[in-house]
Amino acid sequence: MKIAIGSDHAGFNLKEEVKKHLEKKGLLVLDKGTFSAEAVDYPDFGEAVAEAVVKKEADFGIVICGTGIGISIAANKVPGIRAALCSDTFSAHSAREHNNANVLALGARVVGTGLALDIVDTFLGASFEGGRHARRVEKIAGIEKKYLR
Ligand SMILES: O=C(CO)[C@H](O)[C@H](O)COP(=O)(O)O
Repeated sequence: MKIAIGSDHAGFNLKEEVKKHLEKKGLLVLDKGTFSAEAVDYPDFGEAVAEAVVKKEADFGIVICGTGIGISIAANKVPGIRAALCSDTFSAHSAREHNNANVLALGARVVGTGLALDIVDTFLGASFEGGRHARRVEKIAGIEKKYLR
């Protein structure tokens, strides 16, 4: 499994921890930056990870900023992306099972490293359930299509 990962300066340290954790588990990591704690703009990294996912260069994406909010909003602007901001493991498995989320967003100023790594493992370990959820996810795609110019 290949994971694209990206963060702004606020998420940099957690990104490095998540990256180490994934590599230790034998997963391939495509690091889209940022590469230091110097201040940057989160939309650039949300877009880079989202693009890697829609181009199928990675199976899933993980995006991290201070709250996880800005970078998830940015990633969700890329058609085909369903980015889910999770601060607990229930949301993390539901995001995969119900919403077929393809990007996990984390807030480095919200969750500690231990919880963040549990959220990552839970998200990647869960699968889309399909059924009634497929109809709803298709409706989300329909909204996207309607507003695409
Ligand atoms: O959480 C974020 C966006 O949702 C950013 O990480 C946060 O806004 C960065 O703030 P600052 O420039 O003050 O470090």
